[in-house]
Amino acid sequence: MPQPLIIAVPKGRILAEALPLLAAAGIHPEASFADGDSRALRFATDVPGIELIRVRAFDVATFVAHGAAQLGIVGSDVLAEFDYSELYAPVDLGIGHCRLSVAEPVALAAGDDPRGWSHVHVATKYPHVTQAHFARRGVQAECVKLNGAMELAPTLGLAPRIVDLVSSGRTLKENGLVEVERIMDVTSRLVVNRAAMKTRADVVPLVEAFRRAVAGSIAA
Ligand SMILES: Nc1ncnc2c1ncn2[C@@H]1O[C@H](COP(=O)(O)OP(=O)(O)OP(=O)(O)O)[C@@H](O)[C@H]1O
Ligand SMILES: O=P(O)(O)OC[C@H]1O[C@H](OP(=O)(O)OP(=O)(O)O)[C@H](O)[C@@H]1O
Repeated sequence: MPQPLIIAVPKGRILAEALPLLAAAGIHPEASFADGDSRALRFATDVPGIELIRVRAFDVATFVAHGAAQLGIVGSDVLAEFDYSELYAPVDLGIGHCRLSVAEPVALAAGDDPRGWSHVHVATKYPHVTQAHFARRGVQAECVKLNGAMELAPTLGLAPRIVDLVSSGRTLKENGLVEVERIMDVTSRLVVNRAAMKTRADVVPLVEAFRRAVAGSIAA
């Protein structure tokens, strides 16, 4: 029996948007995959030889980069933060739209000019992207790494600014923050392990199936 082809899919908010794309690509996971109560992590599909794993969004890149999964669905924010050379991202899936931005308290923003910064102190889940972004214009960024609830950092004195994902802007607003600079626009991508693409005959046809699924969902 050949090894199954494994697709890593993030749990959390991307999962709901990824399921219709998987279906359009001809892959229907067993029912427990979309069941939030299930504790299983690895799931069969109706395609013999294709299995799904459900992992944290940041871990999708790691599973695929190390060849533990051959394909994955992951935000371009995560890809930018890791910058794994083993990952190839051939398809923009057009889901998980948001942006990575710098934000700060409303009162600070009132008299602030980002062009005048020479040093910034930020709380973020994205220290590498943040440092690279500021380094490009000669600003030194000192980062406090958090894994969530970045919006609490300014009021609690952890760091005066944050770099986090923004979509509707509601989380910033409800925590007294405003967006002052956009770092990058984010969508989810199909990622492929480069070695698997060369050594397995079943990878490229699946990439093409996703490409068609995205084209179909745009046309619909
Ligand atoms: N507000 C948002 N709107 C749209 N897409 C988002 C938003 N927030 C995050 N994303 C996308 O979804 C991905 C996963 O985010 P999510 O917030 O579900 O992760 P999480 O549940 O915080 O992750 P984990 O708990 O695994 O650390 C992000 O990497 C990003 O690409
Ligand atoms: O602009 P909005 O529409 O309010 O979305 C932004 C929020 O979404 C993400 O968090 P998420 O809700 O996924 O929770 P998390 O803190 O677990 O990452 C992100 O980290 C922001 O907090």
